[in-house]
Amino acid sequence: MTSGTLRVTKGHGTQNDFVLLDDREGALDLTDALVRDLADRRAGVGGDGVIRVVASESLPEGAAALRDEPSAEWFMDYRNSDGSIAEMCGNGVRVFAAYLEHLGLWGGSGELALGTRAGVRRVRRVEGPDGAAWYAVTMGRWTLPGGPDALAAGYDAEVQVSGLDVVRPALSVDVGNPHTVLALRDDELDGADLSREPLVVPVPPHGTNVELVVPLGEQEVDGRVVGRVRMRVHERGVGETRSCGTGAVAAAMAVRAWAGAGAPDVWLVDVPGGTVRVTALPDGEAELAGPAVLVAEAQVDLDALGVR
Ligand SMILES: N[C@@H](CCC[C@H](N)C(=O)O)C(=O)O
Repeated sequence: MTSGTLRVTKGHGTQNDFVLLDDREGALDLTDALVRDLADRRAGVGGDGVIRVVASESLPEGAAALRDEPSAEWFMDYRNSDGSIAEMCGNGVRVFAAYLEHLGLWGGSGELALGTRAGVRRVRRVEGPDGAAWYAVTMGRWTLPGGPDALAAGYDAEVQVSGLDVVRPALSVDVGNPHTVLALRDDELDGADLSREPLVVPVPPHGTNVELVVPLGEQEVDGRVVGRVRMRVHERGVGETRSCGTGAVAAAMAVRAWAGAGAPDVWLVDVPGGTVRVTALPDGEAELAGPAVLVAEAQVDLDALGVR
């Protein structure tokens, strides 16, 4: 166990919360155990994940990002609260950008390119509803691992969720990390028990995040037709969280695929922690927009962390 103190910042995006670490030189030994202890909501700081700012040049994955985009100076090293590594975190990218601004590592104007294990992501500040400061992130290409057959059938997996009587068909969506999306009625969404991990068949080789969605139809917002969905999520490596950015992209793109030709490109996704906006871009990529908030800074006593 590392000893001494560690400076941390706490932030969240629609209440998907993270412990943020400034390790720009890559000096910290961020073990799975340290991640679990920091993320512990009782004996630690508490969070759905831990995010480390590290210079791209100091990690092998960061070197790959730099080859794709030489300006991707900073790498988002994302860990789930159980210590596992995930390829991407959509809410985390926005919070990471806000943290870089806070650290004086990004001026906040123009476009910020940053490295992730799912590839380079680009962030810019945008205006959210009622003038709120939001961040928009290009999330790369989303794909249906089940291919055209899954698109035609509308599903390629089955999911059993505690609290729901029957096994449901579901669609796998890759957003750099794995997702499985199933549609429910409103009352079913409230009745689902996500304190237990949903059972997915076929068993995904690297696990999956599971999104339960209720399509809410279309509405006009600022003269534009947008789709709306309600979503709850069980995150791989975490459990139920109050929001998931990559999950919101997966949910919106699944509902859009189910709706067929003519479905809106812009979707509002209501999660327990707020609302994010997902836009299908013409090149097969998606954009995620939403808030990012830093709420606290603290000095952690590493000798006291994890003490039972
Ligand atoms: N909450 C994140 C996703 C974090 C990673 C996920 N749990 C996984 O293991 O893939 C988001 O906002 O996208």
